[in-house]
Formats: sequence, structure tokens, C-alpha cells
Amino acid sequence: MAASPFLRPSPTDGATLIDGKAMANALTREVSEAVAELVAKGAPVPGLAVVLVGNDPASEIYVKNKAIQTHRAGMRSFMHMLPESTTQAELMALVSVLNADPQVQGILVQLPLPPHIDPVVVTNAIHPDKDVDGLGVVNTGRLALGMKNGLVPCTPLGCLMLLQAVQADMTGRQALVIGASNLVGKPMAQLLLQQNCTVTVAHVHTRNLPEICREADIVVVATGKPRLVEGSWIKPGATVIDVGITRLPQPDGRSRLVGDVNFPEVEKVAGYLTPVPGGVGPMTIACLLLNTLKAARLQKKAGREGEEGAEQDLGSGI
Ligand SMILES: Nc1nc2c(c(=O)[nH]1)N[C@@H](CN(C=O)c1ccc(C(=O)N[C@@H](CCC(=O)O)C(=O)O)cc1)CN2
Repeated sequence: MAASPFLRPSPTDGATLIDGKAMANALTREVSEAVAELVAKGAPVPGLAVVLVGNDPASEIYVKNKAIQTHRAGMRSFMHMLPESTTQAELMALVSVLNADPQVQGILVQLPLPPHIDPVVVTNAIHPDKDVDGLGVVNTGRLALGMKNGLVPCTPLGCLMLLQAVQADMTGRQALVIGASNLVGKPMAQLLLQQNCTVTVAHVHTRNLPEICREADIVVVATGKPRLVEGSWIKPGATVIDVGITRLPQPDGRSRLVGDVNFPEVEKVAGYLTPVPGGVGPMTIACLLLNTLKAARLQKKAGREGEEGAEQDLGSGI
């Protein structure tokens, strides 16, 4: 088996790092080539609409990066920046306009939303074929049933690709997902089940987390709790995917990004590890571009067949 070009062996005999930034760049290049081919065949240039409500500084950075990368992939970007005071009804009205807009093939509502808006209601209002975050009930159901025509949430899809750089066949592996969010933990568990892993999902009520973690060959941690996972929790040689990104203030007044694992400790024990930054984060945006391409293909096929929701293989292979 050829070694993945995205693995960076440690000079100090620690964990091999999985380079999410390099993988995301490669995936974005592939998406842009596929977009050019699609457009050459007469399809409209795929358009991605991103909606941000409020002024969360991290979200502002993420949506700006999404627009930059969307252009880089040769697609159209439509940004909708709404004030914090936006009502749920106003947001639903915008989603409805975007659902009907033929220039828009993908719709994403940036999370978190302000507390007066229910994210499940809003994300579920997005047309399933434009739901590039894969968070609505139709795409959630397609994933749970193992159907190939679904759109899979971007972060777990990116985590799966990072895991596949280490090991294409995960059959029989013990996998632990720490965090049970709709955005990451739950869809991640579904993807690992599809890879024939034995999957455990840990959450805030899990009591013996370190012991459970020590059994795992694969750990995906998405809790938002900085440096939660200690080196002593990790089975030697395990693969650890760190989804967390927290900006911690430093004594010198600056800040630094840290993940959900204690990197210096875990690096000494794990076999493979994703860094923060430069691991899962860039893959989230690259997978959003991939999903927008899939959505555009799905809609092109549905248009050709004159029916909504036509079946199409939307597996991760471009
Ligand atoms: N509707 C959605 N909302 C949110 C999602 C999502 O997938 N859909 N995910 C996260 C935020 N997110 C994308 O939206 C995201 C987070 C981090 C990165 C990233 O590239 N991080 C860099 C560091 C960037 C920095 O300097 O802050 C890295 O890890 O290298 C991209 C996207 C929550 N909301």
C-alpha cells in the first residue's frame, strides 16, 4: 500500500502528524478541476450561499474563509450577513428565497446561531439537495441508512478522510467518539460504523472516560474543552483526530489555538495525530466545497430527469 502524501513522521519518534492543510489544498484543487468540467458540460457555475447571523468573531473568520475558498474552487459565493436581532421567521424567509434561487446550489447557515433561533428548525428548512452541511432530517436519515445520495456533514467527512490517510480499512477497529453533537459526534459515529468499526460515543454523562479511551484504536474528540484528553488516556499507537479549536489568551496578551487534546502529552503516545491548527479545520472547508459540487451534480441530474431528489452516487470519490 502506498504511503499517504499527507503523513508527516515525527523527528522525535512521537506520533506521525496527519497534515490536514495539505490534504485540504489537494481536495480543493480536485474540486476546482471537477467544477470546470461540470461547467464545460453546460451546468451553471455552482453557487454557495452562506448565512451568518450576528457578530461572533470566530464565525466571521470562518465565513470569510469559506467565501475565499469557494472562489478558489471556481464557484460563486453569496454572503448574507444578518444582524443579531434577526428573528427566526426572517431567517426562515431568507432560506426559502435561497431554496428557490437557481443560482444557488448550496446553502449553509453558520453555527452557532443566537439563542433565540432554533438551529434544528432552520437547518431543516434548507432543501435537502442544497443542504451542504448535511444537517437536515433527510440527509441525516440518508447517512443513517447508508444511502449514497446524501450530503454528509463537513467536519466528520473531513475527519474520515484524515483517518483514511492512515488506514484505508478500519474493519474491526475500536473507535471512540468523544462528543455527541449533531454537527460532529453523531454523524462521525455513523461514518465509523459504515467503516465496520465498533463505535462508542462518549458525552458529558460518561463516567469512566479515561478507561474507555484507553481501549480505543481510533479517537475522535469534539468537545470544545481545551486539552481534555491526556496522554495517559491514549492506547499506544492509536490514531487521534482532534476536532477542537479554542483560542486561549496567553500571558503576553496574545492568544494561541489549542485543541481538545493535550498535544505534547498525546503526541508521545499516539501513533497518528492531527495538529491544531492545520488538521481538521481546513478539511471542514474543503469538504464544504466538495459537498457544494455534489449538490450541483445532484441538482443537474434531477433537472435532467425532471424530478426532485434523483438518486446519484455522491460518495467521497470525486
Ligand atoms: N454551519 C456550520 N457551522 C459551523 C461548522 C460547520 O461545519 N457548519 N463548523 C465549525 C466552524 N467551522 C466552519 O464553519 C470551521 C472551523 C475552523 C476552521 C479552520 O480552518 N480552522 C483553522 C484555524 C483558523 C483560525 O485561525 O482560527 C485550523 O484549524 O487550522 C474552518 C472552519 C462551527 N460552525
